[in-house]
Amino acid sequence: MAQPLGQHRDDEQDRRHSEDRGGRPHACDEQRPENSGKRLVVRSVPIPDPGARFLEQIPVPAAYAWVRQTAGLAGWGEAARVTLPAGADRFITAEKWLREVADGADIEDAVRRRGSGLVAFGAFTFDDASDGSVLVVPRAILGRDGTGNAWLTTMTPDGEEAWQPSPFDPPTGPGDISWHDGSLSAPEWEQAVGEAVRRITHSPDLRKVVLARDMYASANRPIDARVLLTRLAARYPGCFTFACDGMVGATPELLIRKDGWEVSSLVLAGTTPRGATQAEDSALATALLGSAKENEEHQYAADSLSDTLAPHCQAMYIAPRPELIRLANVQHLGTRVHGTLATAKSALALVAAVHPTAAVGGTPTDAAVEAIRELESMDRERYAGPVGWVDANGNGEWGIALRCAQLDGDRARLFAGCGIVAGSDPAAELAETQAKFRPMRTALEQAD
Ligand SMILES: C=C(O[C@@H]1C=C(C(=O)O)C=C[C@H]1O)C(=O)O
Repeated sequence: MAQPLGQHRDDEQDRRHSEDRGGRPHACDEQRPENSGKRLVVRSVPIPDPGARFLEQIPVPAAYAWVRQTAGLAGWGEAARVTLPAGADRFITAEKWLREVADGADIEDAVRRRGSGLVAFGAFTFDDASDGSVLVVPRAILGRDGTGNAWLTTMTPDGEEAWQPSPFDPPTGPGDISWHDGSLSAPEWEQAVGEAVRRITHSPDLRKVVLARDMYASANRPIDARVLLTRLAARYPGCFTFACDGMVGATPELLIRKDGWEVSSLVLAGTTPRGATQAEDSALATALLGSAKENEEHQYAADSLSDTLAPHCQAMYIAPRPELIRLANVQHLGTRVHGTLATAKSALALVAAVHPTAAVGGTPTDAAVEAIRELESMDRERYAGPVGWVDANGNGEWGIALRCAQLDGDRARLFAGCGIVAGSDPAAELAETQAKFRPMRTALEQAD
C-alpha cells in the first residue's frame, strides 16, 4: 500500500473545533462560512495512483467521501462551511453560497477531471422543515477515477499554510457496541405502518408513504468514520459509500448525476431479501420482478423522478421496465433515467427540483410528507436527504442518504425505511427495515 498522506495540525484543530460544538453550528453561524470572507486558494495536481483502497489514506477520523467501486473523492479538514436553516430554499441558498466562494477563489486546476478543482461535499435534511443541511469545502481531497488517474486538491483560506503530509492518525474500530431503540419500538413502528395502510386504503388522495425508523448504537470509543467507510466500500462496492459531516453510509440510490448537459438517475423502490441459496435467490428475484405490489410501489418512485426532472430536459430516456439491482443484503427494483438539460442548471438546482422522490417520500408528495411527520414520531434530519458533492461549475453527483448513520462521538443513529402501499404487511416491512439496517450494523460490529 502507498504511504498514508498524513495530516496537518490545522485539520486537527478544525476537527476539535467542530466537535466541541457537537458538530452542529450555533444559530449565529447560519449561512456564514467558517473562514468568513477569506478567499480560498485551490490547487489540483496529478499524483501517483494511491491504489484502489485510497479511502484508507484519509489522515483524520472526520472524513468526507463519495466513492463507488474504486473511484471517487476522499476529503478531510474544513476550509469553508455553510449550515442552512430549514426551508425549501436551502439548496438554492447553498448553491449561491458556493458560487460566491468559487467566484472569490484563486483556482489552478492542472488535472481537469470530474471532481478536480474546487469541490464541496453536502448533506441536506429530508424535510424542508428541518435545520442542519450543510455544504463543506474540505482542506484536501484525494481523487481517483476508474482507470487509476489520481490527484490531490488542496483548498486553503488565503494566508494560511496549505495542507502538508504529516503524522497519520491511525483508524481504530469502535469496540463493543450496544443497541437501543430509537423513537419507536419495533411493535410501535408496526402500528404506524398499519395506520399508513389504513390511511392509504381509505383516502383516495394518498397512494404511497415511505415510513422509516431509527435506532442507536453506543460504542466503547469515538466512532471513526474511516473505519465504517472502508468496511462499507468493501462489502457494497456497487453503492456510493459516503461521508459528510458525520453522516456515513453506502447508498445504492443515485438521485442525480450532472455532468455538463447530461443528467442521470437510478430510482430504486421495491425490495426483497437475498436468498440463502442460488435457487432461493433467483426465486425471490423473479417474484420481486413479477409482484404487482412491488411494481406499483416502484412506479410511484420512477414517476416522481421523471415528472420533476422532465421539465428541465430537452430529451429524457426512462427505462421501460425496472431491472433487478442486487446488493449484499437485499435486491431492489431499479429504473435508470438519462436526460439532456434544456438550459444550464447546477446539480444543486436539480436536487432541489427532484427531492423528495417517492422512493423516500411518497405519492402525492405533500400528503406523504405530512403523513411521515405524523406517523414516524421523529425528525429524519439528513436521513433520506440528498448527499453528495458539487464543483465550482455546478457539476456533481448526489445520492439519497440511505443505509446510513449519523455519528456523534461514541454514538451512531441508524435509519431504515420502506415504501408502504395498500398491500403492505407491517411484519414484512419491519423485516425489510432490519435488512436495510444491516450494512451499518455490520460495519459497526465487524471485527478488524
Ligand atoms: C427508504 C429506504 O430505501 C428506499 C425504499 C425502498 C423500498 O421501499 O423498497 C427501496 C429503496 C429505497 O428507495 C431505506 O433504505 O431506508
